[in-house]
Amino acid sequence: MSQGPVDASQVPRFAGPDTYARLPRIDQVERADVAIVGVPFDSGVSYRPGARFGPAAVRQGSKLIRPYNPALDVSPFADLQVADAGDIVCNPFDIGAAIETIEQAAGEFDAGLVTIGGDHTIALPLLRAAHRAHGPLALLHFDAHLDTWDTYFGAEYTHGTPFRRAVEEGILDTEALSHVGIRGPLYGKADLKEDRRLGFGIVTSADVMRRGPDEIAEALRQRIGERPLYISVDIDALDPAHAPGTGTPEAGGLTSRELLEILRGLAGCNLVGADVVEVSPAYDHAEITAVAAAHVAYDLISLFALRSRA
Ligand SMILES: N=C(N)NCCCC(=O)O
Ligand SMILES: [Zn+2]
Ligand SMILES: [Zn+2]
Repeated sequence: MSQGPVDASQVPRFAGPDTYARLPRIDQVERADVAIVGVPFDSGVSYRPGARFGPAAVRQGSKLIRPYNPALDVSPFADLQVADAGDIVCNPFDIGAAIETIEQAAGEFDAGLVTIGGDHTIALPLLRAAHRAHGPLALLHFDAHLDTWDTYFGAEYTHGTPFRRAVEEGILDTEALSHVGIRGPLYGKADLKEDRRLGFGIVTSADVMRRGPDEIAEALRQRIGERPLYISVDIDALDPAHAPGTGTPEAGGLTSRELLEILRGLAGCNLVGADVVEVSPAYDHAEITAVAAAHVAYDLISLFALRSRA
């Protein structure tokens, strides 16, 4: 039997543990099928900082989450043992050292990981760890931005470059790479050409609006197939109205409903790892962004639970 969240009818939600969804800590359970881990790192950002406070904010934004997910007809915390593994402690002054620490720490879990960031730099070491366990990965990347740029100020490891590095390192399956939510001004047309050359397909936020989440999810499923799948969610994929608390906001984004519905449309995929990044609570209001990120994480956990049934 899994140990679930603290019962909200016994302990009020505003009391009790500050873990994600009031779940047990990983040291309170014998084993975990899925671990929620924070990575409070934001030294890779190009604009507003503050995502180092994302993990704490998303945990705070998760207090109201209930055990049954009707949209997917699953009780993820009953079907799986889900636990909060706390934060990966990494060096805020040395990006290279932080990346190594994250890769190593992520590799030590014998569980599906749902990581709460942190800026998007952290996706690279998380992908490396997932690749070591599962081989070449299909990548589904929700973001306003491509994050396949080459360098910023000569720096190769930043929040705008993780997916170019990942392709260069050969850890992604270049037949199954998709960005969803892309929009906004670029440095030049070459950005798109380069991105295509790396193997990515683009679903813009306008495509989602025109075609609808069900059709988009179906197309993504076709592309992903049975491959081991990593899902990386930059919360700025959402419109700033749905996620103001982020570092590089772009107008014209997805609604949180669209994002959640696309995720739900992926039920049955072979999810092996996921992250939700770029929540910067200093720019948030009324926990709008933190609540959205917490719910995205909940649907990601639900996808793990559905897969485990199969
Ligand atoms: N938010 C992420 N991950 N990347 C944004 C990089 C945009 C830029 O500064 O050009
Ligand atoms: Zn972004
Ligand atoms: Zn990003």
